[in-house]
Amino acid sequence: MTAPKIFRPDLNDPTRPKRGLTEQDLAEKATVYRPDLLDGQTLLITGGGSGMGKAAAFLAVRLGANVAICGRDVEKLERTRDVIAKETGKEIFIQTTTIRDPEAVEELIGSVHDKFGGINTVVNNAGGQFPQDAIDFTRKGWLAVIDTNLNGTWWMMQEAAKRWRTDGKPGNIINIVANVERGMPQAAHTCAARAGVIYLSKTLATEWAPFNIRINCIGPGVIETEGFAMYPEEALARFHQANPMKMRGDAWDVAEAIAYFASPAARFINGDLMILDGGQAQWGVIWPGGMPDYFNEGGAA
Ligand SMILES: CCCCCCCCCCC/C=C/C(=O)SCCNC(=O)CCNC(=O)[C@H](O)C(C)(C)COP(=O)(O)OP(=O)(O)OC[C@H]1O[C@@H](n2cnc3c(N)ncnc32)[C@H](O)[C@@H]1OP(=O)(O)O
Ligand SMILES: NC(=O)C1=CN([C@@H]2O[C@H](COP(=O)(O)OP(=O)(O)OC[C@H]3O[C@@H](n4cnc5c(N)ncnc54)[C@H](OP(=O)(O)O)[C@@H]3O)[C@@H](O)[C@H]2O)C=CC1
Repeated sequence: MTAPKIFRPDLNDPTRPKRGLTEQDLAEKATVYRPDLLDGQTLLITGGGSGMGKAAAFLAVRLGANVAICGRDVEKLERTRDVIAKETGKEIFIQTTTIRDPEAVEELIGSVHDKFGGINTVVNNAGGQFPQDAIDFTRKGWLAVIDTNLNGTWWMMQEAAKRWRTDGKPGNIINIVANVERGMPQAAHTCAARAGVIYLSKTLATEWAPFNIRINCIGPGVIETEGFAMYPEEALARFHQANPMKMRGDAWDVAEAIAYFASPAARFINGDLMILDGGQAQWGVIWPGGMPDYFNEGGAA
């Protein structure tokens, strides 16, 4: 019997390089937007304690928004709140929440609503997965990835929409998915979940239009963040080769796309998917668990 290939990283391993933008970058990086673009808007960003969510929170605050973030790890949330306060003088709202628990999600939407008097945009960014050949997924592993990325996003969408319907207020949902147009070997669980979110979003863009709720998705390709710690170094060394531009994006690329979708400039965009991947949808493939011989040039046909 072949043993399943597993990479279970120690996320606190001090020998691995730190990845992603620094907090100084997030405080200082230039933005194309005017400083009051999101004045008076409230954004709730899931997974805002790291990576793209943290960058989006920073940028939204810098553009004048009220921001709330959630995640499972309170230390990450507190650190983000404190550094944003230090760099911008503005206090964001944090609440420890797993998006996998619908009751916790209901509480979160209620608290953010009470804190800021409403929510304009929900950014469903929380998510993740582990690299593995699908044939070796455990049942628990499959369920964990589907529950986080599909169910968790759905609970957020439904609770926010119910609140907007009750209040008679417009709503805006931005779902961070992934570039799954050609599938993604060794990431079948997340592909299934993200494809589910994309078509959920397209469907509800019509169904919820009478409530004045818009829904769009952003599909990032390889974006260098703290989340890279989930992958082995030998795979990371090849990640940038998986698109025609042969580069990695950064969290600011995604944060600026989120700011665009949160702004009035996107008022007529609904049910769309923005792919932000340097062309990976056209060319390039990542094998985060190692490429099987079959796909090597000269491998078995
Ligand atoms: C998947 C490969 C992607 C391809 C790489 C291409 C890169 C470019 C394209 C970009 C794709 C996306 C990249 C990113 O998303 S980077 C950001 C990554 N960040 C995260 O993933 C953070 C959040 N992730 C998690 O919290 C977890 O991964 C998870 C989603 C699984 C939820 O975790 P939870 O805490 O609920 O679950 P557990 O850790 O307790 O695990 C539950 C069971 O899941 C199985 N499991 C978990 N980890 C692994 C592993 N490394 N390998 C194999 N199986 C795993 C296992 O059955 C767990 O149960 P047990 O603990 O009882 O064994
Ligand atoms: N980086 C990349 O190349 C790509 C990333 N993505 C997706 O983009 C999103 C952001 O990723 P990125 O910034 O790179 O990685 P990170 O790992 O930094 O961000 C993921 C965030 O999700 C939060 N999270 C995970 N599970 C839950 C949960 N059950 N409830 C609440 N929060 C949760 C984590 O917070 P905490 O630990 O506190 O729970 C963390 O802050 C993810 O959905 C990711 O899968 C998609 C394509 C490419």
